[in-house]
Amino acid sequence: MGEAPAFIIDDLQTGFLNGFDLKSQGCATATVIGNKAYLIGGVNDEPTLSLGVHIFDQTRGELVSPLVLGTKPTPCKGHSAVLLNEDRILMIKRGSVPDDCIWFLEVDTQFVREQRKILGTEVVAWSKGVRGNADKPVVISGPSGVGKGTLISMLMKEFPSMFGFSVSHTTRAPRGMEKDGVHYHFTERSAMEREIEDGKFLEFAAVHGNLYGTSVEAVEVVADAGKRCILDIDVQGARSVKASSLDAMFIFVCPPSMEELEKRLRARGTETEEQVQKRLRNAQTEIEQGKSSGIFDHILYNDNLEECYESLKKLLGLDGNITTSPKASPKGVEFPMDLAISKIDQKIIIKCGSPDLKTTSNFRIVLDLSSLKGGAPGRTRGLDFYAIESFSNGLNGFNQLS
Ligand SMILES: Nc1ncnc2c1ncn2[C@@H]1O[C@H](COP(=O)(O)OP(=O)(O)OP(=O)(O)O)[C@@H](O)[C@H]1O
Ligand SMILES: Nc1nc2c(ncn2[C@@H]2O[C@H](COP(=O)(O)O)[C@@H](O)[C@H]2O)c(=O)[nH]1
Repeated sequence: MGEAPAFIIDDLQTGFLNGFDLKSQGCATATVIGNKAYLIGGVNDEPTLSLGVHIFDQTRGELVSPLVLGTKPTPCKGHSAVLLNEDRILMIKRGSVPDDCIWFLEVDTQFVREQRKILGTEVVAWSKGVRGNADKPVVISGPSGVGKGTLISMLMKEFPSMFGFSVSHTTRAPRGMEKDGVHYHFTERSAMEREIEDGKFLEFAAVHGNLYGTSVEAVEVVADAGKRCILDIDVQGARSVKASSLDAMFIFVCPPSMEELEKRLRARGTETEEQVQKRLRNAQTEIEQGKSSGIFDHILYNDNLEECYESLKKLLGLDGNITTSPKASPKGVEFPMDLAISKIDQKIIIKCGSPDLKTTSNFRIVLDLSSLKGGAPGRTRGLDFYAIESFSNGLNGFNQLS
């Protein structure tokens, strides 16, 4: 907590418009919700182009630095901001490529409210807007040794451009062939506990005597690559994800029998006898919960591996003719520098002129927010933008930016 810099007081006294630049700071904006002004951009000694967040409490006259969750946007040449639905601020980075121009600062979404309660402090969260209708993440759970990893490997091998694996953190020791950063982020318990306290994890759980968790970043990395995220997590983790704002599909994998599960675990040969016994004991409870908790949308029986894999593909809509279309990443088109934004229902109209977009005058970009999904932690998906070539010709001639 601290005193508000003089320029903010000055702006408040002279009255600033929501989402508009603070008059005395070219690169900072203020968006007012109730009695709080959310300041994005350089305040105090911060570099003016950084996108730090501060909250100015108008009734108390105090400036608060909230805990900022999610991956922070990189500095930019300037930005514009507009309030959406009282719970998030849409921020558009100027001079950025389309893949990095739309961000949401969540200030009162369900996720932020929960984190505020858990962490006992003022919280905001960044979530990057991802274009197109990337399918929702897939959570795969099931007892140890049932074949989750095997099925996921098959999927990633057959559809490498479609799926990305959420690399979990764990405090267990690596197995022979496991690589840090690929199979898991292997970590010390104290370091992981600290990061959990800092709100870096979407979910975490103690599983078979070790700590496992999915960091927000692990899910974001996959979304940023334009891929569908796969999470291999236990039932406790699935329950936490279900309760979070991550809109996911939940699949539980069952063994044909406990005898077969034991056979597979032993044949894998990666655990000591004591660990095998522990995992088998836990499997009983996990299977009961998997079948009856209501968490899972689908249950798959992994008896014959090929058959189970075909069923998994069917659930994921991959049984027909698949056209894998990796997301086109527009090159050379920068989001323009001269932005003015307005909001009409779920459409944001961005007035701009960019030499890269051929028509330099009367140019508008429409940002359609009607099919937004997800949000912090993770990414906000379902963004669509269109260029309106010429306003004078009426609102025809929509071109999807590519
Ligand atoms: N349908 C199947 N029939 C026979 N063996 C299988 C089948 N599916 C997987 N396996 C084998 O069972 C063993 C365990 O599989 P896997 O490691 O994929 O399990 P998992 O569910 O990922 O386990 P964990 O949760 O411990 O990571 C592996 O040796 C794998 O080759
Ligand atoms: N709740 C979470 N569970 C996880 C995560 N990553 C893996 N797991 C589960 O742990 C067990 C054991 O895995 P192993 O690699 O030691 O055999 C298995 O059921 C996984 O699904 C996580 O991030 N969160």
